[in-house]
Amino acid sequence: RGNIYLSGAGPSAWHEEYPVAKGKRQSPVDINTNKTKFDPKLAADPLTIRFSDSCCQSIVNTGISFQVTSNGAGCELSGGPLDSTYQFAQFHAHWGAYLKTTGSEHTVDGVSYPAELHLVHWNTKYDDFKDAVDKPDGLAVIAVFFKRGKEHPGFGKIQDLFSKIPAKGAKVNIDFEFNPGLLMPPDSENYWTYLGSLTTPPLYESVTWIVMKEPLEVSVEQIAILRTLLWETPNGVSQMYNNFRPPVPLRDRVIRASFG
Ligand SMILES: NS(=O)(=O)c1ncc[nH]1
Ligand SMILES: [Zn+2]
Repeated sequence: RGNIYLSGAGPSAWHEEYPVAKGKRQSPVDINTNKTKFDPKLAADPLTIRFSDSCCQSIVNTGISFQVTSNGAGCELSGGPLDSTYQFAQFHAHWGAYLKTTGSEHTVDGVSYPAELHLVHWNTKYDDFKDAVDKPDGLAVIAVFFKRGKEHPGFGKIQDLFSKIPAKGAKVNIDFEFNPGLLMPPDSENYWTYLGSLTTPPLYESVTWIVMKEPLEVSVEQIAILRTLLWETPNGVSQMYNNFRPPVPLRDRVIRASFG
């Protein structure tokens, strides 16, 4: 199967093979801040995000992004909108093209960021990620917007590995300590949350989204380095970019805010 973003009509054609693409709880969505609803319960039971220095084992080129994988040891998420403990599984990102303003998947009042990081967790009431991935309460994903600004040395350590995973399936071990907590914005109290889906096929409607309001600053060069990853296209191997699904209709959902 080719490049899901570039083969055929891309995301707008995914429904042909995955009818759920037109489902009632799809992602990403536009976050219209005039329509979000402050929920004091979210602050009453604060979101607890726990990461450790030893939870990232390797990095792989998945053919549509980089992916830092974890055995989840000591990395768990609970509280806020979650009724269970979720264990960290992996992080990856989505980004746009050179000199474009698009790149993120979620948008805020119709505005895109140049990239969006996803930290994927699975509900430990299930046996493992594979068991959880298609359950309505199976996954919780923290989304962090990237904004152009000062360099982020921590993320730079991950980007230094990109040259070692030039092609789809390439994988290397991470032999240094990397705490994914470095990738959380300074203020991770303020977030939006709603029930949605995976943003890539099979688009399972299994994700409780937790979208951080505050973006993380990375340098303009670091945004460019994302595009040094390579992927297969109908015209051969080339730079990886525009690996994002545009927002889909919110339908009958309300996005809750943890802040007033
Ligand atoms: N982009 S996403 O975080 O919704 C995702 N994770 C796994 C597959 N797709
Ligand atoms: Zn993602």
